[in-house]
Amino acid sequence: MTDTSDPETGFLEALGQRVRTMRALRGMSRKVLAKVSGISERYIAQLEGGKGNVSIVLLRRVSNAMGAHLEDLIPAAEPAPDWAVIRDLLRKATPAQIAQAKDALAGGSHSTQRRSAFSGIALIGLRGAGKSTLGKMLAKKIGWSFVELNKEIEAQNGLSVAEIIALYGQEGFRRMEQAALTQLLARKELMVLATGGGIVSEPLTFDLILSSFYTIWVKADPEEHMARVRRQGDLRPMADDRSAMAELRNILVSREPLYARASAVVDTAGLSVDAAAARLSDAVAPVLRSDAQVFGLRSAAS
Ligand SMILES: Nc1ncnc2c1ncn2[C@@H]1O[C@H](COP(=O)(O)OP(=O)(O)OP(=O)(O)O)[C@@H](O)[C@H]1O
Ligand SMILES: O=C(O)C1=C[C@@H](O)[C@@H](O)[C@H](O)C1
Ligand SMILES: [Mg+2]
Repeated sequence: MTDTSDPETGFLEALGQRVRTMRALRGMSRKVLAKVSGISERYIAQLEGGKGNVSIVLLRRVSNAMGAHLEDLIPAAEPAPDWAVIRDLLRKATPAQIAQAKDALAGGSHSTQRRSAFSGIALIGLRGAGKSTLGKMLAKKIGWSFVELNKEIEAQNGLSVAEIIALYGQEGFRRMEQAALTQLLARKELMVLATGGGIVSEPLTFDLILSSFYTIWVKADPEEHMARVRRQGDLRPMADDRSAMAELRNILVSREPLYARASAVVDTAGLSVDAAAARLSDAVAPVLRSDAQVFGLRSAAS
């Protein structure tokens, strides 16, 4: 017997078990799987026995040969029994069907909140975009309260963002971020909300933002983001090293498709603070004039 108390050994054994089960489900012999995947029968036996630390490329060949989804071979916490059916239905669903499914899955209170609670204007974007600077100015102008989500998180937990991340990691911080947002929404008052740059990395939290606020992506050029953040003396998450600019570009490129889900974009590149504030006012004018629902609160699926 191997030592399954070692998590890595246990993982490889569970992976092997999944391959064996999947193969059995498809009625494929090891010989046939070896032939179709182009991987030796001996290696497949090792993999199924939990002995082979298979490369991701080989595992993909195994899953392709069985016509299975690669992710179904990766051991994970037991999903809901109907998970595979739900996932396959979702893959084929229209955006309207996905929206309905999300409402149903989110359950009563969230479902009601999604439809009814318009909470104001949320600003998203990378560090140094101007979310705090411009958000404060906008809130003053339109007479709504200005809320910094990171400050709410700090107040609710009695720790700074840096301390939370050091103590509980990104995952802990994101959990607290979602809890702080949920509490804010429960206040049921209109606000201008400045979010943290990384909020887009947590799908449920970001979806809550998109469905509760008229969301605006405040953006600038990478060089300008860097210059503004440096001027503030805050280099996180743009560490002060030679690769800092490349890191920043990479963060921006990976987040852009998510930031772009906002209802509107305000590009502040090359503008003074006052000119950018005026542009933001223009961008929110439709919301102030009319019922925000008309302008379509977004959702991560739309
Ligand atoms: N056109 C502009 N629009 C907004 N801010 C500008 C502009 N030009 C220069 N700035 C300066 O850039 C900085 C923007 O920082 P701010 O803290 O508002 O960004 P942020 O998006 O809230 O960042 P963070 O994610 O770190 O909280 C401020 O110091 C502001 O004065
Ligand atoms: O842009 C980011 O990745 C982050 C920005 C901060 O506001 C925090 O949300 C956190 O430190 C991560
Ligand atoms: Mg800020």
